[in-house]
Amino acid sequence: MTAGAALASDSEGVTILHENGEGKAANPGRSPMYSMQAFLEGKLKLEEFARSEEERPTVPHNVFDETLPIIDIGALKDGTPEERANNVAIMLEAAKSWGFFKITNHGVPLEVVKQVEVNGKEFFALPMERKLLVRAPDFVFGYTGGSPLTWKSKWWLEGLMIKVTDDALDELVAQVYPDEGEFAARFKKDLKSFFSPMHELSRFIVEELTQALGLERDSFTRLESPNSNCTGRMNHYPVCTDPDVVLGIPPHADTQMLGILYQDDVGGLQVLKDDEWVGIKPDDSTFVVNIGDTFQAVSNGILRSSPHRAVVNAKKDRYSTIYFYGIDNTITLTVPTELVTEDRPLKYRPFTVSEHRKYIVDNEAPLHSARHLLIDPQAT
Ligand SMILES: O=C(O)CCC(=O)C(=O)O
Ligand SMILES: [Fe+2]
Repeated sequence: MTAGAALASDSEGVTILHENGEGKAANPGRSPMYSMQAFLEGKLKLEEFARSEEERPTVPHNVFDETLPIIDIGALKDGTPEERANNVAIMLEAAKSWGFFKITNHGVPLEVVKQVEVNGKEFFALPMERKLLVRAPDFVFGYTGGSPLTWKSKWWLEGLMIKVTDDALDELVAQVYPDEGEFAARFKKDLKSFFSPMHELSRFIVEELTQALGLERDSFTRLESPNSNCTGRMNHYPVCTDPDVVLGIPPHADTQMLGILYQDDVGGLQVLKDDEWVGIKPDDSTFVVNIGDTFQAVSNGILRSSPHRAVVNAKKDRYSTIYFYGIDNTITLTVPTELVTEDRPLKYRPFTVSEHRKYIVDNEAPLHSARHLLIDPQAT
């Protein structure tokens, strides 16, 4: 165990490594230490990030497969009936087979997401003690300098997860930038300009897919509430002198309904498709959309929440910016009866998003994270 640290349990019962109140964390004593933080502070060596032979990246960051379907959101909104039908069909098929697709003509100006990325770079460039002021106590919201140090898996990234409410954003910015200067104001304003259209876009895509499944458009979006963990996430993958043995973020699936991701031009996002790792090419005219575990489960497994990962490289830091769309955390979600047929019996049990999130954290973000929600976890 690392010097100056002790094991403790946080309020959700997740066992994580806590520092002994050192630093000026907002939550000293409750805040875990994270892998990249420990590396940057000289408390963890690069060798300790090394994956086993089977887990090492087989595809480098700059090798891509360009067959991921691209959906024209403009045509979905304003196209002819044929264009609409065509795009809906491609999107539904992609959501079933890949769990991923790209979207173009999505209406969110590139400058909006680029500005969030620029601000994120400034945040990640702050001295560690400043970032630790908003350290995530439970791996949900705040600065996560990697994976919790108690986890076997050491992630080569640092992330900032921001709850999408004005209050949460105000509080986070006030903690990191107490002087309330020009940068703090811009940081908040730019995030708000990003959150609002990304939220609308996520809702629109969820509703189109829901309707394509044969349900009322708002069957799931009406379950949004102040308890929905809609989250903005920024990831920073520092260059690594040994990119062939570490992973930025290991194979995992996302918790919520849907994610919309923008990656810079470096490359590194890879999706597991038909048991092969496939690199997704960066491209400023599109965003990458992926189905999360919640959508997979409430669609009775018709939509796919695909494992994905991020690999790193030795030349250039990489940044990604994501909007995760979630529905209420605490209500019990069940599969709509319309999606249960003789050919497709009920596969998923009732669950809550917060129960699922806790499972993921307690189990160190396992690869098949939605499996515990199956009625018969042995069935695949
Ligand atoms: O950075 C990326 O491309 C992927 C990040 C990711 O999968 C996540 O943050 O959940
Ligand atoms: Fe992810």
